[in-house]
This record gives sequence, C-alpha cells and structure tokens, in this order.
Amino acid sequence: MKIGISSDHGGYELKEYIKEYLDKKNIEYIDYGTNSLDSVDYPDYGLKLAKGVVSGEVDRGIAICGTGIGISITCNKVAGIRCALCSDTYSARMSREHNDANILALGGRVIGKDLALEIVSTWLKAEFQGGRHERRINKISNIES
Ligand SMILES: O=C(CO)[C@H](O)[C@H](O)COP(=O)(O)O
Repeated sequence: MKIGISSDHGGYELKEYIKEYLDKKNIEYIDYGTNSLDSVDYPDYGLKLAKGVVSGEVDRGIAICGTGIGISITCNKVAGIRCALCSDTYSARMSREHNDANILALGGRVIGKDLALEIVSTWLKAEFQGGRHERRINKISNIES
C-alpha cells in the first residue's frame, strides 16, 4: 500500500513525525508538501493529496492542518474522497470499517504525537467491512453524480 501525506504549516511537524513512522514500518509514501513551517494555505495541500488519491497515484492519504478541519473540508470537496477527521482510535477504525475513508485527517495542533501515531497505525490496518456499509457508501457516491 502506498500512502500520500500532506499538510499546511500547522500540520508540518506532525507530518514529518508520521513520515519517520512510515519509514520505520517500510510503508511507501509520497509527500505532497508543505516542506517548511512557512505559512501556506491548506486548500492547496488538501487538493494535491486528494488528486493523488482519486488518480490512483497513492492508495490512501493522510492530511494534516492545525485543527484538521480545513484540510478535511477541502479533501471532501473532491469527488471520490471520503476524508475522516479523527482524534481517537475508535473513530479511526470505524472510518475504515464503516465509511471506507480513503483520507485520514489529523489536527497537528490538537492531538499529541503519540496519539497521532496510534490513530495512523489503527487506520492503516483497518479494512472496509462492506455489506450494509457498501449500500451507504454508494448513496454518498450518488450525491456526487
Ligand atoms: O487548522 C487550520 C485550518 O483548519 C489551519 O492550519 C489554520 O487555520 C492556520 O492558521 P494560521 O494561519 O493562523 O497558522
């Protein structure tokens, strides 16, 4: 599985920390930026990541801004993206099992680094359960078309 990751300046430090974790776990990733703490606009980085996911360049994505809110709103504007903003491991697991979330959003100014890694680890392992949830995902897709 290949992961895409992006952030604005508010999520930059957490992005770099998560990249170290992905390196340790030998998980391949593309970093869509940003590349410093200089102030940038989160929609630019949410869009780059969302395009990477819908094009198939990466399988799933991790999006980070200060709260995770702006970048998740951005990603969810792109057809085919189901971006889940999570601050706990239960929601992270459910976002995969029930919602087939293809982007995980995190708030770099909200959660601590250790919790963030637990959320990422849980989210990467969890799989979509299908069944009744498939019908609901299809209803979301129908709204897009
Ligand atoms: O969380 C965010 C969006 O939801 C941004 O990271 C935040 O708004 C950036 O703020 P500032 O320009 O004051 O650093």
